[in-house]
Amino acid sequence: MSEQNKDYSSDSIKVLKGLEAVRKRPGMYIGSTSKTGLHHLVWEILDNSIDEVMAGYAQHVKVTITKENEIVVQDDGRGIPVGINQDTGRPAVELVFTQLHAGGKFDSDSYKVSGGLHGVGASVVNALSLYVDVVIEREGKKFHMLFSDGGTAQTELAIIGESNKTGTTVRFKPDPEIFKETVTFDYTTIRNKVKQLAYLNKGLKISLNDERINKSVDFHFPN
Ligand SMILES: Cc1cc(C)cc(-c2cc(NC(=O)[C@H]3COCCO3)[nH]n2)c1
Repeated sequence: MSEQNKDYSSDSIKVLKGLEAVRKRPGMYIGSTSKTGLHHLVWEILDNSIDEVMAGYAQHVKVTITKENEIVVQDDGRGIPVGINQDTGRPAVELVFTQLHAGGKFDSDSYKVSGGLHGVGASVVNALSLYVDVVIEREGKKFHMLFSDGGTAQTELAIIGESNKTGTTVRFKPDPEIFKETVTFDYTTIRNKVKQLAYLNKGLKISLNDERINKSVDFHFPN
C-alpha cells in the first residue's frame, strides 16, 4: 500500500474512533443524553456562529426548529473554510465536523459545564446526529457536505451553486438512539438562550423561527 493510501486509511480509522468514542460515552461530551443534553447540541452549533459574531465577521444568526425537529443554524460570517488541509488532504470543513478537537480541559468522566465545548463541538454534534447537512457560501460559490451514519462524510465537498453572499448554514437532526428520552426541542428553552446571546453580544441580530408552531421572534440589543 502506498504511503498516501496508508495515511488515508489510518486517518479515516482515527476519525471513526473519535466519533465512536462520543457515541459510546455521550455524557462525557454533552453532560447527559436527557432533554438537557439534547439542547447542548444546539448550543454547540450556535457557539460557532457566535464566535464568528464576536470576531466581527457575522451580524445575523438565524435559528430554525423545523417540523421534523431538526435545528438549522445560519450565520452571515465568512463561511467555514473549504480549502484542502495539507496534513490530511481533506477539506477544512470536513475536519471541523469529523475531528474530535480536544477542546478545553476534561476530567476523565465529567463534562466541562461552563458553556460547553467553546466552538469545537461540531464533531460531537455530528457524532450524535442522524445527519448533519452543511452549506457554505464563500468565494462566490455555494459548497455542500452531508454527514450521517455516526458522523461519516457521505459526500465529497461539492460546489452546488453560486452565491454573492458569505455564511454558513448547518442543519442537523439528533439521533433517537442516543437521545432516548426525547428528541423534541423545547421552544422556550431555545428562545431564552437566543435572547441571552443577543443580550451578551450587543448589536447581534438573532432570530428564532419555530416552524412547528409557526412562531418567530427576533432579538437585537443595540450597542
Ligand atoms: C452554524 C455554524 C456551525 C459551525 C460548525 C461553524 C460555523 C461557522 C464557522 C464560521 N467561520 C469560520 O470558520 C471562519 C474561521 O476563520 C476563517 C474563516 O472562517 N462561521 N460560522 C457556523
